[in-house]
Amino acid sequence: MLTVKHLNFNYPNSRFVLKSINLDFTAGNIYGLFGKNGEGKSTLLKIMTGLLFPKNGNCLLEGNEMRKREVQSLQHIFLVPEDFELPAISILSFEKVQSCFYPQFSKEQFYELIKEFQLSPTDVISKLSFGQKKKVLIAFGIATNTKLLLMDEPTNGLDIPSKSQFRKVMASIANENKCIVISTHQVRDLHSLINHVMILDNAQVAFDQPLDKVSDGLWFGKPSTNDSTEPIYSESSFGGKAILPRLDKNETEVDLELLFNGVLSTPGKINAILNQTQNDERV
Ligand SMILES: Nc1ncnc2c1ncn2[C@@H]1O[C@H](COP(=O)(O)OP(=O)(O)OP(=O)(O)O)[C@@H](O)[C@H]1O
Repeated sequence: MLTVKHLNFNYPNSRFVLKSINLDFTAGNIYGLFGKNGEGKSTLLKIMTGLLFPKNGNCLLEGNEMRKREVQSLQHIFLVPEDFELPAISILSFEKVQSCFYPQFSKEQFYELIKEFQLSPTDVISKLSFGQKKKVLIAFGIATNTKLLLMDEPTNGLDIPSKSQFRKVMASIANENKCIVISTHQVRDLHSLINHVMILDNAQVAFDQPLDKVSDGLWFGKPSTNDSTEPIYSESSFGGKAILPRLDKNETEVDLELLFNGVLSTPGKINAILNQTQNDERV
């Protein structure tokens, strides 16, 4: 659906934030885009939405260059940004002004979500808290029913019940025609929601794998004392959790935080093991 090809980007007079980025986002998936602070996640989402232009390379939505900002592309993509300014108008007026840009917008879905988020259509947006404003944008983004929905740190500012409500709502809108990309450094918030992990590190793609491949090839947990398998990565400070090659062990749930730390501390090693597992499966 959306392809990022050989993309390089730098802000004026500064280092490259993104170097040689190649990524493919396809319908039916929920991608988790992870990276440390300042690794370029927001920048990449803005380039994908046509808000920033790459130095070199392309970002294509169904073959159309996002940098051209053509209506036929923009109507299929919605970004819930990390930082935003919203006008001092009611939720109702906001919906009326903005919804016409999105042909698949569902008023019914929007107001259902507004109710679920304990907001009222007559609430004036500028008088809402940051978390409540974020909920308005999340509800609006979902109701646009665009093919591609991008969310930048959507759970920032949400309280604990709202974070689980967010996960529930996102799981309910996922379908085979839609592609969702959620960027965050709070990996725990996406637990049991995403099915594909992308990690940016040192301005490059350090990891890009579907979760089922990760759970096929890797084992997560606290190894038993008689397990002789050498851990790929371990964290002694957190009760000895480790990542091991799965081999003939039972499948475990992917520990996203451990995977993230493992990828950053052993660049290449985890990818090499997953690629080896995939090659073995093909033979
Ligand atoms: N408008 C700008 N002008 C110059 N540099 C910028 C600008 N916006 C971001 N940067 C720099 O680009 C780099 C990437 O920033 P970006 O916001 O994309 O990172 P991020 O991964 O989203 O970070 P975080 O997780 O903290 O939100 C950072 O080093 C940041 O300082």
